[in-house]
Parts: sequence; structure tokens; C-alpha cells
Amino acid sequence: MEIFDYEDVQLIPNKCLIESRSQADPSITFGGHHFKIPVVPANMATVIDEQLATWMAEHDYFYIMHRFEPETRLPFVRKMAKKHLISSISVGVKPNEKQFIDDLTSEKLTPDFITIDVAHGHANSVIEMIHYIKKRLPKTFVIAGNVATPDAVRELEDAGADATKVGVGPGKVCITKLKTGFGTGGWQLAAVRWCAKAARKPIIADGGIRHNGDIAKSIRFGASMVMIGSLFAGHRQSPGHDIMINHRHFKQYYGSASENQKGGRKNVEGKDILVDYRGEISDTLTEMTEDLQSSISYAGGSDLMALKTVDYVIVRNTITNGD
Ligand SMILES: NC(=O)C1=CN([C@@H]2O[C@H](COP(=O)(O)OP(=O)(O)OC[C@H]3O[C@@H](n4cnc5c(N)ncnc54)[C@H](OP(=O)(O)O)[C@@H]3O)[C@@H](O)[C@H]2O)C=CC1
Ligand SMILES: Nc1nc2c(ncn2[C@@H]2O[C@H](COP(=O)(O)O)[C@@H](O)[C@H]2O)c(=O)[nH]1
Repeated sequence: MEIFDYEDVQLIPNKCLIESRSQADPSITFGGHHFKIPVVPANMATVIDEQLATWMAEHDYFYIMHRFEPETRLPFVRKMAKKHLISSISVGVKPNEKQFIDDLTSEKLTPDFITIDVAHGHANSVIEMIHYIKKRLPKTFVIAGNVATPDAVRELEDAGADATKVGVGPGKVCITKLKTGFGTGGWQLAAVRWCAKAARKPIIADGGIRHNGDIAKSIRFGASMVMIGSLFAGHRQSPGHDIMINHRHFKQYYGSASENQKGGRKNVEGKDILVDYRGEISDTLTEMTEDLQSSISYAGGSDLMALKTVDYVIVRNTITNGD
């Protein structure tokens, strides 16, 4: 297998077929729903909250709510159903999560998307959870992760997952590689390609995106959707604390397995950082849309499909986490 990461790859332009970048269509159908771009903010407490999730649903962007305020999930799904907005939530694999699925079922609430969100997704606990959800909520689109190998993708797909999420350790606030020696940190894009070749259902590339162009690269190497944390954590709407240092504005961004999120030091695999304040999230989403339209034009097409077959070169750079 060839090993490379986002910073090692450049896509090669084809002749342009459109007259303006505005003619390029970066939208995607995922899980039976249509979204403006193939991008989803990470389901982390400093990246998404209910207010932002609602805004994203209202504006046809995909979102996944995090699972770290478990008691708010049922009322959230209820509220979104009442507003006829897409509901997309996360669960873990501990026993109380099965009770939560039962609570949804007994209220006849069917979330559009449920993401099983654990660090090591290639596990029987995840397979059991997929079975549990699919039996009770067969219409819900189930995303399972996170994984790093084709074997894991196939096993979760066989268990009934509708999509799998690829990326163990490439994240900006991730210390899994340092603490355990494992993961896809430094070769995340190659891992996406490796997994996508084996996949029969959509793949979400998760972690390691540092520039908007990395979204196009993810699509080129087989992702249908791209999950991003650090590039979304710095907005006015981001739930992390605002912090001023020497008149410079930052937002707090911490890992879901950080001491801060866990409230303790057991099995910590994430850290707490500050990211630059970036203003309105709508401006960033617009910029991502325009950059993707430009990528499509360089690919010589008019929609995301054009990106999937473009040629590329590998320009060897250092193996880091994309930093
Ligand atoms: N994408 C990534 O690279 C990573 C993401 N994370 C994020 O951090 C959050 C917390 O994750 P996680 O710790 O899984 O969640 P939980 O603490 O909810 O753990 C889920 C369950 O899986 C078990 N578990 C977790 N890791 C392992 C492992 N390596 N081997 C065996 N069992 C395991 C836990 O038991 P026990 O705790 O007793 O082991 C627990 O029962 C999630 O949001 C996850 O996405 C964390 C690390 C890496
Ligand atoms: N190893 C860890 N990975 C984590 C943790 N919290 C979140 N994550 C993963 O990172 C991505 C976001 O990556 P980014 O490069 O875009 O910032 C997120 O979706 C998770 O998969 C953690 O504590 N440890």
C-alpha cells in the first residue's frame, strides 16, 4: 500500500468544461437527503450544539449532534421532528444507550441519522449496537466508527451500518498516536483510500483536514462525506469558550477523549487547544462551497463526480498530522 497524507498529494487539472465556477454543483445526496456540500462538522462538544445543528438543518447542511449531554437527545429529536427538520444524533455503546434506543422507539421517534461514535469502532460492542438500532429503527441511517482498516469497514457494513467513518488518530486534538502507538495520523488520506476500495457503502473521512482543498482530496480518494473539527471550532457559533490573550481572540477546542471532556484522567487520548477566532460559520461554509466549486472546475467537470477520477501526484512531505 502506498502511504501518503493530505499535504503529500496534488490533484492534476483537466480541461475546464464550464464557463463559471458558479456552474459547478458541489451538492451531495447522503442517506437519502440532499445537502449543499459533502462536509459535516465533527460531533464534538466544542464544535456543534443544538442551536448550530438547527441552523445547519434549516440551511441544508449535514450535521451530527454530539453525545456528551445524553439527556438532551430525546427532546432534541422531538423538537426537530416537530419542525420537520433532519435529526442526526450520536450514541455510544455502553448499556444505557440501548435504553435510549428503546425510549426513541416507544415514543415512535425515528431519527434520520444515528452515528455510533467510539474511538475503536472495530469492536463487537459496535456490531451489537448496529444490530440493536437496525432492528428497532430500520429506517434510520446508521453511521458507525471510527475505523482504520478495510476489514473493519466490511465487518461494520455486514452488520448493517449504512456508512462507516474512517480515521483513528489524525485529528488536531488527538494524542492517540502518541499515547498508544496506533492510528492513521500522518497517513489518513491513504487510509481513506485503502478503506474506500473495500467499501460497498459510503465512507466518511474523519480528521486531519487542515485546508479546504483537503475536502476535494478526500473525495478523490473515495470519501462521500468529510468530517471536520478544528476548521469549524473557531466561529462565533462554535460552543467552545471565547478566550482573549493580548487582544487576540481565540476559541477553545478540546478532544472528546480529553481530560476536559471526560472530567477525569482515565484513558485520555485527546488534548485541549486554542484555535483562532474566525467569525461567522456561514462565511466559512460559503468559502468551502466556492473552493469546492473551483476544485470541480479544475477537475474538468460540473459536479463532485468529476473529482473521483482525476490524476494526482505524490509530492513527498513530512509525515505529521497535517500540521
Ligand atoms: N477518532 C479518533 O481517533 C478517536 C476519537 N475519540 C473520541 O473520543 C470519544 C470517547 O471515545 P471512547 O473512549 O471510545 O468512548 P467511551 O468512553 O464511551 O467508550 C466506549 C466503550 O468502548 C470501550 N472502549 C473504548 N476504547 C476501547 C479500546 N481501545 N479497547 C476496548 N474497549 C474500548 C469503553 O470501555 P473502557 O473505557 O472501559 O475501555 C466503553 O465501554 C468519542 O467521541 C470518540 O469518537 C477518542 C479517541 C480516538
Ligand atoms: N484521538 C482523538 N481523536 C479525537 C478526539 N476528539 C475528537 N477526535 C477526532 O478528531 C476529529 C476531528 O479532527 P480535526 O483534525 O478535523 O480537528 C473528530 O471528528 C474525531 O474523530 C480525541 O479526544 N482523541
